[in-house]
Amino acid sequence: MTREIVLTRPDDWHIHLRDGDALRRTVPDAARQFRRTIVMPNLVPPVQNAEQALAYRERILSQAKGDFDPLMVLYLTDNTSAEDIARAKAAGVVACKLYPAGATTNSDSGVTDINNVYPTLEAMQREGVYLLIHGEVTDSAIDIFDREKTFLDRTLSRVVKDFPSLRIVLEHITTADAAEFVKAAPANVGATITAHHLLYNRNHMLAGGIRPHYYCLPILKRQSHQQALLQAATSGNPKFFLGTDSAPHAKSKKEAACGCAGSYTAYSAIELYAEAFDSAGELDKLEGFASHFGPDFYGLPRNRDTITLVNTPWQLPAQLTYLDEHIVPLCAGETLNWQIKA
Ligand SMILES: NC(=O)N[C@@H](CC(=O)O)C(=O)O
Ligand SMILES: [Zn+2]
Ligand SMILES: [Zn+2]
Repeated sequence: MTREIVLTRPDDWHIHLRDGDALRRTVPDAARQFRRTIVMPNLVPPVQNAEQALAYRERILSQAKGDFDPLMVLYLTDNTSAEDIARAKAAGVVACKLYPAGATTNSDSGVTDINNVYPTLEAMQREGVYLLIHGEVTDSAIDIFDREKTFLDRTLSRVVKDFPSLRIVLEHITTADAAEFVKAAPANVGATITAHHLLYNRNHMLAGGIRPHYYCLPILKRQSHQQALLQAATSGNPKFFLGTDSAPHAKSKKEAACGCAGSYTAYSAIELYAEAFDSAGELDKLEGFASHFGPDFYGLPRNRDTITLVNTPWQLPAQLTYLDEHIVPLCAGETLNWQIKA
């Protein structure tokens, strides 16, 4: 029997669209399902001020049709000033992204010590600019599987206490610890969860061969963490909402001796989430997570139009064109049970 579900059109509260010719791939893929996207600023060089954010937004819109609405984010550095924040706010920038320097792809210009940005966080709190966080420590003495948990203990708990009215999103959470932290935190703290962290754990990446397309940061954790994330996403708790962290890297840079971190999910993101929610028997919780809780947290209206998902199996292509070569979407060549009805 064919099943269908109708959802308020979803939004993606964390995505990497990159720049230049890459936008021809990433923007239509995202716009196929999402209306708004929170666009990550980790370009080279990063998006650091209002002018750069507005110019980047125009380049994105030049590849978009319809009412696709990219929401812009500044990349925090040790030197981001209170004036940068005020000008960004006036230009419609919604958030700043904290990358601990060295934590992930294109984070070299990130923050070297959280104390360096305390005056900036003060300005953000005052202006109502959101703080989005890649929550991992970069301390080489800390095991890569523990870096998120250590960030909660060493940094985030302090920031939450010191800035009680700053709106904070802990991005792409990967552990039961992060889910618990966010649940217990005050209402100004939320989190995004990716489809791949709901569908996979580190066994998928490392058992029976190393699979580079599952390699992203924060890295996939053990199965009990995957289950805790699935529980949080399907709980109906409005602090947890959709953020794909779709991050394109050319096939040759992923399938390499030192492969890049990032998984490309934009091509079939909502279908991957449907797969995850269905596996937990919680498909009726998908709409809140994908379409309601994000705009509610950001104080924006929910979308008015809808998309329909139908359980007609389809096969993902082995690869997609990207720049001058290819990109391998997550689940390449595999069959998904849900698809957007044309
Ligand atoms: N998630 C990733 O593994 N990679 C992201 C950066 C990020 O979100 O940390 C990227 O820009 O490629
Ligand atoms: Zn990140
Ligand atoms: Zn990301």
